[in-house]
Amino acid sequence: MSHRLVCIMGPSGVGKDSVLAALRAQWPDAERAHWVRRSITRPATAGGEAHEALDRPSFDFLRDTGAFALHWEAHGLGYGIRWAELAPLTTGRWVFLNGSRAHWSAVRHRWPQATLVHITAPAEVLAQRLAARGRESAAEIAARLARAEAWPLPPDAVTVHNTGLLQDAATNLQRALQALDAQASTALPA
Ligand SMILES: Nc1ncnc2c1ncn2[C@@H]1O[C@H](COP(=O)(O)OP(=O)(O)O)[C@@H](O)[C@H]1O
Ligand SMILES: O=P(O)(O)OC[C@H]1O[C@H](OP(=O)(O)OP(=O)(O)O)[C@H](O)[C@@H]1O
Repeated sequence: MSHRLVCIMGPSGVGKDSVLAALRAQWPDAERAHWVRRSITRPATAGGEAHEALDRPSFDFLRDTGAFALHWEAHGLGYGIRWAELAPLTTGRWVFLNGSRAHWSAVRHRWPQATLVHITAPAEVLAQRLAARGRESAAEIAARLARAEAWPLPPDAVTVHNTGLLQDAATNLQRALQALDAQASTALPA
């Protein structure tokens, strides 16, 4: 059932957190889904997701002592996913996380059936959204936009366009995941 590990990826500003929040609001069976809380070396006051805010020494200690199931570095920040955040997979629940494209191969290596959701939007939309979000400085936004390009998209990725209404993107994603789930159920041995 590791297809129920769903990693939402895509360039900065494309709406990963927003689509996750919209999907969460409409997900039909709340008890069967877990929404990962990330551990990040970003102040809690920065805005955006409700992450576990860590200072750098604490993050490094947790990483070095094996507290994270997944961890990566990007934008000058450390990101970690504690093991407990993935535990619901063992009881067949869906687990949703906001992941890193650069780190995807490591996820696939460990969870070969994990589902990659790629959120897309045109470059000019990303720039507008990042400016409007206002969490990063102009220089940080420029660095994020530079990182937006040139990712070799795995062929089995689920692509969701987030150019119109957020709810439409969430609904399209929900349908795609339900189709994957139905496919996986029929593939299971009797
Ligand atoms: N479909 C959408 N329509 C309008 N604004 C959106 C849409 N999706 C996201 N946004 C806005 O774009 C900004 C970036 O979204 P966010 O979810 O933080 O992106 P990401 O997590 O991919 O960096 C936020 O201010 C959010 O409100
Ligand atoms: O390897 P990449 O796909 O470029 O991703 C790098 C990081 O950027 C995003 O983080 P974050 O949510 O902090 O940034 P964002 O909101 O600007 O996307 C994403 O969730 C990764 O943690």
